[in-house]
Amino acid sequence: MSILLRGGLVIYGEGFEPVRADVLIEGDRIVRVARGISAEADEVIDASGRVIIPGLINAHTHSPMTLLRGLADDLPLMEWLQNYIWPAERKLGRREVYWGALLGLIEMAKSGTTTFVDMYFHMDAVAEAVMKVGLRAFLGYGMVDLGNEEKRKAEIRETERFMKFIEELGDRRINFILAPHAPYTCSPECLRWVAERAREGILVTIHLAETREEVKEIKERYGMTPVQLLDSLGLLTPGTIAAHGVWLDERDAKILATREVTIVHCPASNMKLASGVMPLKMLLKAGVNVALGTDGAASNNNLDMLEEMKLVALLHKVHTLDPTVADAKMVLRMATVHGARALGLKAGIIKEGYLADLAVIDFRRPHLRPLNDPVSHLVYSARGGDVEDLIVAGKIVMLDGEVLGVDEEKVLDKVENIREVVI
Ligand SMILES: CSC[C@H]1O[C@@H](n2cnc3c(O)ncnc32)[C@H](O)[C@@H]1O
Ligand SMILES: [Zn+2]
Repeated sequence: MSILLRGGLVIYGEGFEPVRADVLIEGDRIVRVARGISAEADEVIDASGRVIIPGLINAHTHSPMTLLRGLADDLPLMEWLQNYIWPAERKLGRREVYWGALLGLIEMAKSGTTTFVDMYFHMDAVAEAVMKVGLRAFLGYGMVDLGNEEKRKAEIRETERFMKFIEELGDRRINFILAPHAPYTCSPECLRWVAERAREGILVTIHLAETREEVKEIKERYGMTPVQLLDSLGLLTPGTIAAHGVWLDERDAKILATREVTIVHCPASNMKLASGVMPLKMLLKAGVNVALGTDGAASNNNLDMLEEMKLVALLHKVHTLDPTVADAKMVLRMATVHGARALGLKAGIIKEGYLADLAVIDFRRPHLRPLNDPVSHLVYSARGGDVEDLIVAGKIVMLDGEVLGVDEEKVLDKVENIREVVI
């Protein structure tokens, strides 16, 4: 299968330079980026007036939580989780998770996301939704044992079962990731078990140092910060992708940089739950790989990575009173290259030999003209609805704004029905 994107403005290479060029895709790779490519291709997409960008990588979300969007706003994290979210999640079965994930996947595709990291339950149903839509996914069963040995054994069994399920799917776009929920919901024994699996080269995702209360609780329980705790258990490796990292000190940052851990910044969720402001400047200075994520739709309340990019750029300028922090190129790097690095993917930039994961954005819109600086427009002016086409692993997932693998109307009806009957 080959695709030729003709006549677009390509945000090219590591430097994100805007270059007028065609892009030729063969199999799952970009094979040529040049003007006037004359090759025959199975599909030709007219990209004139459009900007072709590397697909965005949402490095932390819970896709089925679209079902809980708007249900429990304006609360702090623990009250939100314990009193509203967890009770609502107890009502969700496999069928609900499937439709909620499909809704989340459509939303992500429509806002330019090609890859996402997901932690939830009934993950077979999420995998089924991913197969239908065709995004690249890293799926983890969210382990919670609350110090209970029986529960821990059950969580380990489910994790092992799900890992085998993903292996047997044999779809290179769908990957397994270990997903202990957080240091305050998983026992050291559970985290140690995860650390042992991680030593075999399996990726791990976890919530980490999200609130001041979490750090206080972990210090009281273990006499260490959450980062020090995970490090003492052997859980900090280059394959560790930790969401939030809001409450970190310089010593934590040094540990994270030394262990080559990725921190996933989720600014909307952190602002909405009033968790705090991640020390972005300090982490980047320490050399930590910082990627970007939306978190779930119940704490965001959408899965739009374009909006998330703008939030990062604005939040850190006003917080530090320094407008040079989080410039447009750095923010785009966080949403692409840094996510790809975390996941071990040759992706996140448009260049020959890289994975053909890209989005085509319609820039013939009032809020995206004149075309003074396409990267600036992408971060500060673009919105989800501007994305027209999406290609993942050399396959067209969305064309002219229509996600091809699903009946969108049916998904909208189904989630409405779930809301009325279940939630
Ligand atoms: C056990 S599956 C994943 C679990 O995580 C919950 N969750 C969603 N957002 C957050 C967050 O910001 N911090 C901690 N936990 C979160 C979700 O509701 C699921 O229960
Ligand atoms: Zn989360």
